[in-house]
Amino acid sequence: MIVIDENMVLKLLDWDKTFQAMEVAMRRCTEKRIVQTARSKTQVLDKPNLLVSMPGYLEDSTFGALGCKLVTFFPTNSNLPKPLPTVMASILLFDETTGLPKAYVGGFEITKWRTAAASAVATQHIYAKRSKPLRVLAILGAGEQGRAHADCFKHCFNFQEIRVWNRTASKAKSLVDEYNKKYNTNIFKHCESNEKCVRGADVIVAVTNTSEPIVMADWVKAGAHINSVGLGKTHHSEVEEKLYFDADVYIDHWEGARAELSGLIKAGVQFKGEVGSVIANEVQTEDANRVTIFQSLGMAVEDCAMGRLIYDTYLKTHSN
Ligand SMILES: NC(=O)C1=CN([C@@H]2O[C@H](COP(=O)(O)OP(=O)(O)OC[C@H]3O[C@@H](n4cnc5c(N)ncnc54)[C@H](O)[C@@H]3O)[C@@H](O)[C@H]2O)C=CC1
Ligand SMILES: O=C(O)C1=NCCCC1
Repeated sequence: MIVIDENMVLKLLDWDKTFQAMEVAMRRCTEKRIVQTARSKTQVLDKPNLLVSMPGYLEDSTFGALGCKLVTFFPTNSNLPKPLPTVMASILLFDETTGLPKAYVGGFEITKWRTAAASAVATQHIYAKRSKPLRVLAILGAGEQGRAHADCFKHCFNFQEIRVWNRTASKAKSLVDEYNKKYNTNIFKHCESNEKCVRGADVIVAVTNTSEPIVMADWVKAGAHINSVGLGKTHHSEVEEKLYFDADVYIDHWEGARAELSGLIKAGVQFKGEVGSVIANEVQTEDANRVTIFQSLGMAVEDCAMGRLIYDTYLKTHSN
């Protein structure tokens, strides 16, 4: 079995290929050329900490794979004397014919990159391809996902302003200073409040562990697009519930949504469709003033696609 550790994975990752892998995973999901059920969660008793198991099979000549991601979500890690990441992951790939284990692939960087790229794919197909404005991006949350989304959206789009807000202001300020230097620009701006960050933004990314809404309906401008990624008490805690009734809500996959967005479903929110059906041009938001929301849960087949991408790239670059 080949072992591809986090350092190697990071060297092999590439935004364009990650974007492509997410497009394929989402489209194949809608075409039913995948197998994946709602993931299973094992909670550490009396703690919010979870071990999540995500097995999947993706049929595709370029990105297809049989694999399983095991991912921990430990929000208490940020309070450790030496803080550790909240989300850590490992991916195992198996031979489709024999079932033999093929590779262990570090899943920490992959989870960051593929989640940000899934938001970018959703933004492209639900929003940008309708020639909507891409002037101001608002990022709420300056953790690992906030950073990955800042890199990915800088790479994939041409925003004139990228606003960043975080509950602890110093974290957002550090991101802004670091990224303005990294990209030799001044488009990254720190926002003192989530309200200031959201008001007037064309595209909003929410990547926090909050259990209380941080994106209020009245702040969101008509026609804006929201990618809600974070997991708090529920997977739909970041956006004020009433906005779900006045927006077109897209999901990554129905099985996951039925299990993890049951609160929204019970409240009567109807989903417009999977992002894959938008990529296939089967579903679209027609009204330019309607807010759109991508409710990102994360899919096992996204990790299969990434595992295959990294595995193939590793073999090409390490042929000896
Ligand atoms: N949808 C998907 O596919 C995925 C979702 N996630 C979720 O994305 C979220 C962010 O993940 P990471 O960036 O890795 O975590 P992180 O711990 O690095 O960052 C979380 C950020 O949320 C902020 N935050 C925490 N509690 C808050 C509150 N009550 N109000 C406002 N802000 C608060 C923190 O200040 C921190 O900057 C997590 O909830 C994680 O589970 C992670 C991976 C995949
Ligand atoms: O899809 C993932 O990977 C995750 N989703 C939400 C919680 C942490 C990991």
